[in-house]
This record gives sequence, C-alpha cells and structure tokens, in this order.
Amino acid sequence: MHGAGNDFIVLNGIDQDLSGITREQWQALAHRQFGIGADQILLVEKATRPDADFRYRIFNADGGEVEQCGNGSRCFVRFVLDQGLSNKNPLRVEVAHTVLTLKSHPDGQVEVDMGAPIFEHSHIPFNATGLASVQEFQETLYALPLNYPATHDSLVGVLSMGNPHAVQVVGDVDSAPVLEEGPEIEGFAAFPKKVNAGYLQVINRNEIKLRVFERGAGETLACGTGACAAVVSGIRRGLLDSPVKVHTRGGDLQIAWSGIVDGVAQSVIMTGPAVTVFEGETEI
Ligand SMILES: N[C@H](CCC[C@H](N)C(=O)O)C(=O)O
Repeated sequence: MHGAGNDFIVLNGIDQDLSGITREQWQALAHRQFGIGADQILLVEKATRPDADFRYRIFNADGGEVEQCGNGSRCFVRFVLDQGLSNKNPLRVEVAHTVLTLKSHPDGQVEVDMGAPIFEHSHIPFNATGLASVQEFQETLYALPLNYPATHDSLVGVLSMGNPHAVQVVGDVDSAPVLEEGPEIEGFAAFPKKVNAGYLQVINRNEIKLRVFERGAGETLACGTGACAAVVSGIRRGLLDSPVKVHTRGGDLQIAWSGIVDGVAQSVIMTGPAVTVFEGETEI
C-alpha cells in the first residue's frame, strides 16, 4: 500500500499472532531486493484499550519500532476496509501512546486527527543542553545553528507529532542536500532517539513543497507526520496560514492546524490518499 508514495507492507495480526517477529525479520521484509520492500511495515492488531477499535504498530525499514506514522494511518484504514475487518467510519486506532480518529471520505481520501504537536523537550525527545542561543521551546521556535556547509543556516522547528521532527526552511527543496545532510541531522546528538529531518519550501502562505529524510528509512516520497510538523513549524514562524497544501514528491497532502488556543496546542488534521497496490501471502 502507499500514501502519497510512502509505501508500506500491512500485516494482519488480528487472525494470526505476529508479535514474535524480530528486528531482523522486519528488515528482511522491508528490503527492496531481497524482501517485499517498503519504507515502513504496519502490524494491525486487536485494540488493547476500550476507546479504540484496533491497534497498529509501526516498524521502519531498519526494523526499529516507532511511535507514529501519518501516511500509514490512512493506509491502515484502507486495509481494514478492504479486508472487511470493520465497516465503522470513523475508525479509532491505538498507536504507541495515543488514539487517532480516522474518517474515510467518499472520494477515497482519508482524514486523520493526528493529535496535537508536542513542544516539550523531554517529550520530543530533544536535549538542548549546550546548544547556542537556546530559547524556551514552548514560546519560540529554535534557530539552531548547524555546523554544516552554508546551504542552510538553521533549523526552524523541533517538535513531535508522536515521533520527532526537525524542520528547516530552504529556498528550493529540489536542490537541498537532503541525502547528504539528512543522515547527519537524523543522528544529531541533540536527539537521543534520532529524528526525521524535514526541508520545506514556501510557495505561498497556503502551499509548500516538502522533502523528508526519514529516521530509519531514508528519504521517502512523502512523510505524513513530516507534513504535519512542517506546517506547524511554518505557522508558528508566521510563514503559513491554515490550511496548507503540502506538495511531496509522491503526491499532495492537506494539513490544517488552528494553532495554540488559550495556551493549548490544537489537533493537526491531515487529509490524503491511501492506495492498495497488491495483496498476497508470504512466509516469515
Ligand atoms: N520514519 C518515521 C516513521 C514513519 C513516519 C512517516 N512515514 C509518516 O508518514 O508519518 C519515524 O521514524 O518517526
């Protein structure tokens, strides 16, 4: 399956117990030559909480389990509906530390309440100790000077959508050194659990282009949580107004965020495609 070109293997863990799959086996399944191939693998399971219909777990191509996946949440809905596992709409799905609400639209688009962005350092996690000109994160965006070549002078936003993101504004995403610099940011010492590195180009106040070097997967054609993080960063920096159309290399996503109201960060609403490419069986 794919959501704007970000591709997934989605496994049915409802009818079979797949909880024993090892990191090496996840890596093997995701391998594009020796396995099936995917940016991430989604494991659909029975819910463990009363306020959710299902649970799903997310594994990057490097085999590591992660907290959140925007494009994956839409593909989860498509899988559940295609497989006849439920006909509820909206669906509520439990991921890592939260429950998402997902609505299927008649045109095939899926709308996801991705929850509120998280700015507290310890919850990202982000260890700002020793970084120059560190501002209190909740009030202002970081301008983190990066000791990289002068292609960019700073990161504009560090936040979590359940998973960590570091976003910067560039003049032209197509010439940005995503493949060279992305891995360095991914492993930047200030991020104890690593980070997804986003590069956004402002087209106008309601439209951006975005590339993301994803933690544990490399550059993907689209990153849903990355699109959410980029829009939140751009709005907080005064560059964008909600809603924002996000052009990724694999397709377009629509992101809406009403900001921080009475000191409370509001939910980010993401709408985008979810496509089944093929289905089959495999030995693990
Ligand atoms: N690489 C991400 C997980 C997948 C997120 C992305 N595929 C999305 O659509 O949000 C991470 O390690 O946090």
